[in-house]
Amino acid sequence: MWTLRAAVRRGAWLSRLVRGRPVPRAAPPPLPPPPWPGRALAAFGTGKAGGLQGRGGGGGGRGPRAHGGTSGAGEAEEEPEDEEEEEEEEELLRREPLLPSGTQRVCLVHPEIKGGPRKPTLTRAEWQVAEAKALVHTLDHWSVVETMVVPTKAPDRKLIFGKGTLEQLTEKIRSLSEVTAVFLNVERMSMPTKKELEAAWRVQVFDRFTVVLHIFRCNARTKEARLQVALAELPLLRSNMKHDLARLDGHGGNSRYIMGSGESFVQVQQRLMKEKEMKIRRALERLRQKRQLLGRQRRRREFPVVSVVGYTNCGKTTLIKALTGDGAMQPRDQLFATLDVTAHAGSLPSRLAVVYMDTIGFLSELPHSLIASFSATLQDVAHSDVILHVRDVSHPEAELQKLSVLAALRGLGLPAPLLDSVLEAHNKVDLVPGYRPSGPRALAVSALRGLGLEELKAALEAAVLSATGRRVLTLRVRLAGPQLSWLHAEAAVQDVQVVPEAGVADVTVIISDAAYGRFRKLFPG
Ligand SMILES: Nc1nc2c(ncn2[C@@H]2O[C@H](COP(=O)(O)OP(=O)(O)OP(=O)(O)O)[C@@H](O)[C@H]2O)c(=O)[nH]1
Ligand SMILES: [Mg+2]
Repeated sequence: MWTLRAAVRRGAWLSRLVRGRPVPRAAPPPLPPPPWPGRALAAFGTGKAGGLQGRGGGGGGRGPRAHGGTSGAGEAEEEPEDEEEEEEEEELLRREPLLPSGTQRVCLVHPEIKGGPRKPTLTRAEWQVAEAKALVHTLDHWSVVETMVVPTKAPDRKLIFGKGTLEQLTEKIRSLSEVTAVFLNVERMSMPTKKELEAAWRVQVFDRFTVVLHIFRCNARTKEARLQVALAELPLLRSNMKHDLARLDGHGGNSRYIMGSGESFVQVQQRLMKEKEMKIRRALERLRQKRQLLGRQRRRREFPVVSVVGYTNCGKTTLIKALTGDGAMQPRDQLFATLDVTAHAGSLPSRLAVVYMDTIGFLSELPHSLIASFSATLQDVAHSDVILHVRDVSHPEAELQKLSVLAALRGLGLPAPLLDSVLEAHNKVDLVPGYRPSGPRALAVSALRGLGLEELKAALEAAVLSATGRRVLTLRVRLAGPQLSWLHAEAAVQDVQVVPEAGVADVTVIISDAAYGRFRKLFPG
């Protein structure tokens, strides 16, 4: 999972649906409040207290622990839809559980590739194992009771391990009576492989794809995220179907024609699958159009947007919470806690209002279909003014994580100026005493302890101003003239200091270059 191969893959994070959240007012404004926050409410919809996350109920019965997060207080309902569409979407989302319910004591089997082109070059088995364990622990009532790192020279063969190694492994697993399931840390396992290993080991066997998919299912809140997960599941359904049909074929069942339909059983199954895929894609398209509409409204209101991206569990949600004072946000120590894009309003040092977009975390070596089904929504990042890349600098694989995230960003085809202006927040420095960030666009912070936040806000403000062609200026105007009201109409007035004896005021504004040009033309001197 931590391979270079993974690092050059397309993005593994993804979705977003922006909903309305009221703007937390950072501090009571001493003078006329900047115009943006008020308008932000309209831009994001209802403005209901605490609102803006997606709706709950993503994944069925059981799932990642410490549920709550975005499903908590102040959910904003999605816009009412055509009832028929609504029913169709709900139907598409009705699915069998992916993993068994109840307590599971897992044996983690990690195939360590010895030599060959697939040997990971940049990482060590222990970190791959640590990440796999974190995935298992994300599931409610699941624990890892045994871990085995097992060498293999040819992981692509059907049973992954050589004959002798497999026999030893089978013996060991069978002797572990408390084990109820095996998590085989491979990206994807074919159905025949799964069945054969389950028969040998006498417990259920899961691969990374199924576990990650299950976590995604459980954490997806908005309908868009849930549909994206449903789309990502189709390859799994297809391979299950193929397996079932092959078995049926053994009994002469699948090539028979269904009476009156002119189609064989196989053809009916394949057609239904195709129809399902088309329906999901259509439903996603409808939702995306709505999202684009919100995006356009936001841009029309000139509302600066900072997309907060980074490897999963690096502290994105915690940092946004610290920057905005948004008490409703619930960071969690688990992978993929955030699966829906949410927008959170905050203000920068010059009282410049800004929207932070919380995004899904990146994880290397996510199965391709999972990535593909989410990547379209990542395009939202392309429409932000500034990207803030949060990094967990206390993580031993911090550099590799950075490579993965940058590769994902590049894969999105973002505009070059946006990529060049990425700011890095080196987070969790409370765990790394004496940490000094290297690089000109990096700042050390601890989102949890509130360290370095003012410096980060100042850097964000400079980045937002330069990205949006704005600047902060203090202009002296005559109180008797029309300049002050002109500035109120055309720029964001941040502060007015009246000098009564001179009949003037020093007005601090955030103003676009174009508006400043007009101001100078209208009021020369
Ligand atoms: N020590 C320390 N822990 C932190 C810091 N920031 C975040 N954390 C912890 O890191 C864990 C993950 O935080 P989140 O904010 O949920 O991370 P995320 O990047 O949003 O994670 P995903 O949504 O799963 O991708 C939580 O347990 C946080 O309390 C920090 O500055 N210092
Ligand atoms: Mg998060």
